[in-house]
Amino acid sequence: MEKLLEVRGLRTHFHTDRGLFRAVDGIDFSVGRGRTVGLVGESGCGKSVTSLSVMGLVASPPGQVEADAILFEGRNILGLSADERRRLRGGKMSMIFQEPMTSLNPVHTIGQQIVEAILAHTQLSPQAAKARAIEMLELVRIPSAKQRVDDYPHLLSGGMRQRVMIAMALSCEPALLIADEPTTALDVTIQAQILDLLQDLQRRLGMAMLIITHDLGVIAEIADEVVVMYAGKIVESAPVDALFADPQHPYTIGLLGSIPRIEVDRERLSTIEGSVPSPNNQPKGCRFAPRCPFADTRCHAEPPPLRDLGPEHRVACWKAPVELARAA
Ligand SMILES: Nc1ncnc2c1ncn2[C@@H]1O[C@H](COP(=O)(O)OP(=O)(O)OP(=O)(O)O)[C@@H](O)[C@H]1O
Repeated sequence: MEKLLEVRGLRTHFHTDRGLFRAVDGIDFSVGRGRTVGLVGESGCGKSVTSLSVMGLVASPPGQVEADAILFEGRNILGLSADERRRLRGGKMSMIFQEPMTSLNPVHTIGQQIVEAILAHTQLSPQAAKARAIEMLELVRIPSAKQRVDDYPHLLSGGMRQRVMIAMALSCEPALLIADEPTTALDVTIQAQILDLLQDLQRRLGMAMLIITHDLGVIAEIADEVVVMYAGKIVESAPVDALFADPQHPYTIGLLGSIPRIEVDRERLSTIEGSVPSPNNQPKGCRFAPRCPFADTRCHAEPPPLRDLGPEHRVACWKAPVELARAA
């Protein structure tokens, strides 16, 4: 499968008053053309910092992004100038965030904002860009798009605003859409509609998606592959079916065990005892060891490498797979 995005050895650190925060500490993953990869983990594990690093949106200082390479369509984008990086963002590589109101400008109509995004990345005339903005609003199924295009953001519901953000992100036909918790701020019915829409658009436009979420329900519904992060590291990655049927890392097993069966408490992954270590004070061995029911002396002393367990199934755990099964 052709790799659209390949991240090698990504390390993103923040220099703070409280010391060096290693938010992302050496991760490798890739997204195939037209595929959906879900990046999952608890709050603070480095998911957003990973996506911002790929997009070139980490503020420096205090942030510092280093990597062996970040290849997009085979080209190392770390070497691009700020201008080239800006052209890539919102062009071939686009991003949507959790809270659309923070990304939409309240004093401009939604049409003006989509047109601006189109004009920044294409040669279209303002008139043609407006026509395209209306087409995009229709594509994301906003009713009466011709009228709504002149609305201000506050006139729209949260779900409609997220559709506008998606329209804007897709207006330049990106090859990769990064969606950071795209449905978290929405209520459950609207979440399902937005996920359906993203899936439908992905199929029709053939784009790849990197979906960042703490919600394994979202992953199960939309992802082809899953990357599980813990405390700045990848602990497991696998095709979605393999991960759900045969999770290997104790952290993943814990996450799956904590999927709430009723919808009222979907928000938190709360059944794993303890909390994520601080990024300026990581354990010496496996970072999950202090919370792991299977950890032994070696786990506390030596960090486990990410290794292949099966076809496209990688895990960073000294105990996986046989000993884990016996210990359980
Ligand atoms: N500008 C910054 N300065 C210092 N530390 C930061 C900065 N941005 C992020 N971090 C730290 O990096 C770590 C990873 O944060 P990140 O936002 O990527 O987590 P996350 O997994 O996306 O969590 P959430 O789901 O809560 O967004 C956190 O400990 C956070 O405090």
